[in-house]
Amino acid sequence: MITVEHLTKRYGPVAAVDDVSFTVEPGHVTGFLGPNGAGKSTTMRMICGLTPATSGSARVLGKPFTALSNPGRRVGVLLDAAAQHSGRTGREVLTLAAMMTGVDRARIDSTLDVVGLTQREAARRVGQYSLGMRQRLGLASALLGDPEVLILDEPANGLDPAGIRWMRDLLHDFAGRGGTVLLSSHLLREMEQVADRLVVIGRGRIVAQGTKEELLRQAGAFVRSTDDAALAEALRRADVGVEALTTGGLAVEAEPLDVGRAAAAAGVVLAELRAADSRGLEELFLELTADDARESATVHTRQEVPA
Ligand SMILES: Nc1ncnc2c1ncn2[C@@H]1O[C@H](COP(=O)(O)OP(=O)(O)OP(=O)(O)O)[C@@H](O)[C@H]1O
Repeated sequence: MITVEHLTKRYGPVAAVDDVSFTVEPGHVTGFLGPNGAGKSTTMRMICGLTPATSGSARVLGKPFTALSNPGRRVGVLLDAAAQHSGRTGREVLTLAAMMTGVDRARIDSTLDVVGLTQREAARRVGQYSLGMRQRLGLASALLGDPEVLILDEPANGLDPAGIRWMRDLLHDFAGRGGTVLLSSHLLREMEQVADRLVVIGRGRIVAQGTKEELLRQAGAFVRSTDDAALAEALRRADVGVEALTTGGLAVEAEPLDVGRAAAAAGVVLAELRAADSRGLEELFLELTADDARESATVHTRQEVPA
């Protein structure tokens, strides 16, 4: 379990993270999403005690990260795979981590196996690793102590499609065994498949959080009837937003039950009535972070330039 309460980080006048609160429950993969510079890494660094908070608190397994005894055995952290010492071999990196956390060195080989690094690759210097191999090594370091919690900043960066699928299975399996996972990623499709809960941040503030189903569910209904024009008229009279779709049927800004009632009152026979299709994560992300995305700022500037 991770609990973040009113966490704030100021750099001079800039609030990189502004009064952020959320929880990450065991048994789930929680995705942490936001545009560039939204405050994901700063939040994760504060959770891990690497960046001091201006105010607010973060607890991991009930305590501030730095108050955990031997945190490497309880929390697996991967914040920057590129930051590993390039002069050491992969095996040396893991051996040092095992020594520092008191993990049996016998776990090194099994962990290398889990992350798909061969013995030969583990004998090479990290400086010669691809980004994907560094991510695998970073995950191996995180998993070495057999932790209960994983905190991973962009772990899928640089992985090939097979690597991404492998990581997805690994995280599902970890959460399925009761583990807690907080994961940030820009790869929305990947996030949609791996995370079952989402926390969305924009300009340092939480803009949405909840289960993936809750957040992706669209309000409203789709309806088709024997007389769509009469049904649309009845719904508009009841002040309900209606849009006639070119493909047939109506998109209605009301719950299916209310649409059914309006149809019954108007004496219209329904052919189809269902909740609106859920939207994709990309659509939700762009909608929630529209004000915060750099792209919207660019469009503004362009509009101001005289033709
Ligand atoms: N050490 C620092 N000094 C000053 N400003 C900082 C510092 N670290 C981060 N920031 C600022 O804080 C804001 C949030 O940065 P952060 O790296 O947490 O965002 P992010 O969501 O992880 O972005 P990205 O997806 O691009 O990695 C940004 O505006 C960034 O410029």
